[in-house]
Amino acid sequence: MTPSTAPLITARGLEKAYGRTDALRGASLTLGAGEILAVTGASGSGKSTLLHCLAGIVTPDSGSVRYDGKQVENLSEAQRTELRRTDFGILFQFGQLIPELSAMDNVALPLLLAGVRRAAAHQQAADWLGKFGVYGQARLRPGEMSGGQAQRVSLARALVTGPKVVFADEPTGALDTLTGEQVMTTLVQSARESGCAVVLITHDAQVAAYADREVVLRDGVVKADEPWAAEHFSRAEVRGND
Ligand SMILES: Nc1ncnc2c1ncn2[C@@H]1O[C@H](COP(=O)(O)OP(=O)(O)OP(=O)(O)O)[C@@H](O)[C@H]1O
Repeated sequence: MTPSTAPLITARGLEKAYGRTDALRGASLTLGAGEILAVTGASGSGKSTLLHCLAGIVTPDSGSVRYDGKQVENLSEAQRTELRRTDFGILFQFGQLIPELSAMDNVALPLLLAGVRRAAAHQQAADWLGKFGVYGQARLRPGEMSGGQAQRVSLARALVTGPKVVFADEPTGALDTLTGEQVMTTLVQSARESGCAVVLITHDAQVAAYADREVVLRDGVVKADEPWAAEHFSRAEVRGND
């Protein structure tokens, strides 16, 4: 079921406070290479903060994140930026496409920054826009698209460089059920083909069901960590104890 071997990411005892709000209170988890992990939990339970710590965007107050032999919190800002550029694909909750650029240019940009020639970058960007069903919007700027289209363009941008890990905050949040299923199928298929791991935040049990494993956060702590096939541990029970 899970194609993972040694952990690609190991997070231990992550704590993060914003002022008086404890967003994370000792969260720990592992992610295997090529593993698809769903992170679920109530609003405000710390999911986005956890994802941002794993991706090296936010530095935890304490605890550690180890990625591929590197201690992420010990890297310089420049090294972390480089890591995000080379190894990670990130889909933020609100897309964060560059408003002045077309969909095509937004998706091609990470490739151009990596030194890929313009024609090849645009060809790959076109392929990814096609996979996510938004090639027709290639010339549009984010403000000229629907939220769901912008979300799919953001996913294409997250995947275009062939990352080792994709971090996706609510990848189907702005999509109707059918489009959400199509997007999840494409995301999972692409990840399987390339051996890319995915950390996916979702409120939607149907979306979480695409994952190999689900972790449930509650009040900044991982409350349950279960493989999807674990029949002895019902998801309803986990949630029912709230
Ligand atoms: N930049 C910030 N400044 C202040 N407080 C923050 C910040 N980011 C998160 N928080 C707070 O930390 C807690 C955890 O937030 P986080 O966004 O990680 O939760 P979440 O589970 O992703 O929520 P949601 O499902 O609503 O997106 C919340 O109480 C939130 O208000």
